[in-house]
Amino acid sequence: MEALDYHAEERRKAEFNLDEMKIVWAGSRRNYELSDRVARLVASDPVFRKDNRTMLTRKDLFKDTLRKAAHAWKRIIDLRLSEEEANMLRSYVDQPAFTDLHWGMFIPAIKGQGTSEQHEKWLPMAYKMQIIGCYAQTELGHGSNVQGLETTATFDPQTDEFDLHSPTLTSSKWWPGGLGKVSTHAVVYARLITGGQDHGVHGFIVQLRGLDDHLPLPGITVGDIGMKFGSGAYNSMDNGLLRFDHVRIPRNQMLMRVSQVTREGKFVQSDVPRQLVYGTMVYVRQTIVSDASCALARAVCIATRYSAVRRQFGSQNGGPEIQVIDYKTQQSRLFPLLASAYAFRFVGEWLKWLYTDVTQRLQANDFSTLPEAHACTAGLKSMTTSVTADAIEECRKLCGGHGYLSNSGLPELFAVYIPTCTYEGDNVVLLLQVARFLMKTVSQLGSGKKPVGTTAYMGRAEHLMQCRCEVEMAQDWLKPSTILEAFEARAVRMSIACAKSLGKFSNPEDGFAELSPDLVEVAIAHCQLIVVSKFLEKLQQDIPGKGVKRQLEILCNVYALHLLHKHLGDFVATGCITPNQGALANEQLRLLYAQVRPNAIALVDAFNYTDHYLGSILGCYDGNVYQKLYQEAWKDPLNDTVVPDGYLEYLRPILKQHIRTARL
Ligand SMILES: CCCCCCCC/C=C\CCCCCC(=O)SCCNC(=O)CCNC(=O)[C@H](O)C(C)(C)COP(=O)(O)OP(=O)(O)OC[C@H]1O[C@@H](n2cnc3c(N)ncnc32)[C@H](O)[C@@H]1OP(=O)(O)O
Ligand SMILES: Cc1cc2nc3c(=O)[nH]c(=O)nc-3n(C[C@H](O)[C@H](O)[C@H](O)COP(=O)(O)OP(=O)(O)OC[C@H]3O[C@@H](n4cnc5c(N)ncnc54)[C@H](O)[C@@H]3O)c2cc1C
Repeated sequence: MEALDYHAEERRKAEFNLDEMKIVWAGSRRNYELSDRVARLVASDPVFRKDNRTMLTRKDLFKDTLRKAAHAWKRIIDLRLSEEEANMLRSYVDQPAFTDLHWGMFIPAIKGQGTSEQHEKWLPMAYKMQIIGCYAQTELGHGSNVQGLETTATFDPQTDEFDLHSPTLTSSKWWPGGLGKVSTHAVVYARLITGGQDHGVHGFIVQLRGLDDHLPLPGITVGDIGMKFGSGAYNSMDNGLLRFDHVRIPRNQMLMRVSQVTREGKFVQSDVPRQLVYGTMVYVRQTIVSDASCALARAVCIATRYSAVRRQFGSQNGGPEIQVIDYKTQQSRLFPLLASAYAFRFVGEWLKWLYTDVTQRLQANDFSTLPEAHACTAGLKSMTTSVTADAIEECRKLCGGHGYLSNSGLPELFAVYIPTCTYEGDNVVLLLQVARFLMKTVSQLGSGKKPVGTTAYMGRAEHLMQCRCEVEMAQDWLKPSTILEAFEARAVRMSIACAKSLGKFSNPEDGFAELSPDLVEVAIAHCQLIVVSKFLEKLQQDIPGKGVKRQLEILCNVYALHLLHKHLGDFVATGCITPNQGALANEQLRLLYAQVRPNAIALVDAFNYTDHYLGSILGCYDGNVYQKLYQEAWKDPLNDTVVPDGYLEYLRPILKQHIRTARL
């Protein structure tokens, strides 16, 4: 018997080859096959069930997380999965866990900041999970300002050890994931002090708990910081607190790639830039951009499928009502998010390439592209996570009342996702880093130093400051060079205007602080330009499959023109376009939405998400939403009994009070 599919008609409407689009989304046929296999493996395993987790108490949820992590590890070993497959498996399990920090930060920190001897000693144990580690940087008093951390690591030449100490309450480590209850080790960031001199913040490998009894080692106070936002969600993670009372570690546990301390206690700064101490953050910010496209795609998939099932108003002669996806307002809210998911996917791919490139250069002692890698990872992390967090909430609203049900999957996705706007660098703080980079680039324009990479367009500032947009008809906005020039002109004009305003301040730092809201806008304009330009570059590639490239062109135009519409004030105020050209862009956008419409369901099918991973009744593949909602309601614990617990104590006395009152 053929399976029921409420979306069958929608799927028939698609004007492109879905299988080829799946490959474009996955990045390659190989990636597609790997991720498809691993996603199904997870979805079919009852241990990885997650439909009940919002009902669990914190303790039960945490134990369930430990159970899943242990089971995942067993599957990884038994099936001899590669590192890439293992990472995929953990991400499809879709439950924040200490393993994210062990594999995602502890190991990368040792790899990036440790010497080859330190790699040899620590990495084999970490890879086998004989030790489990976390990344302990943030403190109660300081997170963004890393240079303000207070924990000290004082070298004692007598014993050849560091003495780790938390001198104040605010120096307590606070937030590290996996620290609270699991990690046996941590990379701890502390101020290095030798001979009474403070050399700033460095990383140290510190054992926290006994490997036999899991008890904190002497001098260490460690625990969980408490419940976080939402039910289920990030509460599966044991974000922790940590204090040191003169804990001793051997000298060779300082991560010594960037700087060294000799046996005599001499501090040696190598020719590697000190910013490499921040290298793990650059790595993780890069992964967060790719993850943003996954989270956004997930929310959009749910909202799109549900919008095709849901009908409201407009029935004629007893016929069906209108599918809400056919309302132009629904399309103008949903389709830019669909386009953004694809845009973030491609910029994430490019950022991964950039990161790999900078890593190879660093190994060859070429540090020239580090500032750009920092600016791109910081800016794109900030922009993509802010958009995605807002988009998940918008998708909830696009699903009307049912979007607010836990089993729509959207509340939990929102609760898990929103801290990405804060962790790995607060989004505003990171945009200000991008702004600094841009202001520096502008200040060097007259010096003969040619801007390269993502700021190469600034080298054409003279042209971009005075060029005029040539759009006369709506369809002129479909020309890639027209779109690109409008975004470049807007970014360069905003940057130069800010640089000029900064020049009016006698103290540049005062100017930077005063103008910081404008500088944030400049950074956003630059990041949006990067995303648009990388989408356009993607379209230069040979993309096989009937209609696939055409769909991507439509999505790219939707992405760019919706941004132009949203930030029309910037484009018009900087004289990049006229108000009339802005209106033509909006007209073209409406035409593009009509072209997306028949392909919408297939475009979200291309994400290839299993129902298990989506975790949403509204987004399930077959679209059988109402029956599933109805069945699911009866599974709620409140429906275990017809009359609720508490009726006799609390309800009945109220309900019966009129009888007593009447008798009085
Ligand atoms: C399993 C698969 C993998 C999946 C991976 C998943 C991982 C797990 C996922 C989720 C779990 C949650 C993880 C969350 C973990 C955390 O949150 S860890 C803590 C993160 N903390 C932060 O991000 C702190 C943010 N603050 C900073 O980064 C810095 O302090 C600052 C950049 C804001 C300022 O630093 P400061 O030293 O004061 O710098 P400045 O004076 O502003 O700049 C000096 C120069 O250094 C340059 N620079 C700054 N940062 C970097 C960098 N990272 N790389 C390269 N260069 C950098 C800066 O541009 C300045 O340059 P100039 O002197 O040339 O202007
Ligand atoms: C779920 C979660 C997991 C985490 N995991 C880890 C982990 O594993 N390891 C770890 O070490 N840390 C971790 N953190 C900590 C995290 O990295 C920090 O919270 C983050 O870097 C933000 O720093 P903060 O909390 O000090 O924010 P603050 O800097 O105090 O920010 C507060 C406000 O001040 C503003 N602000 C701050 N500085 C400036 C400025 N210079 N200019 C303008 N505005 C400014 C910010 O924009 C924000 O609005 C985690 C945090 C969370 C929420």
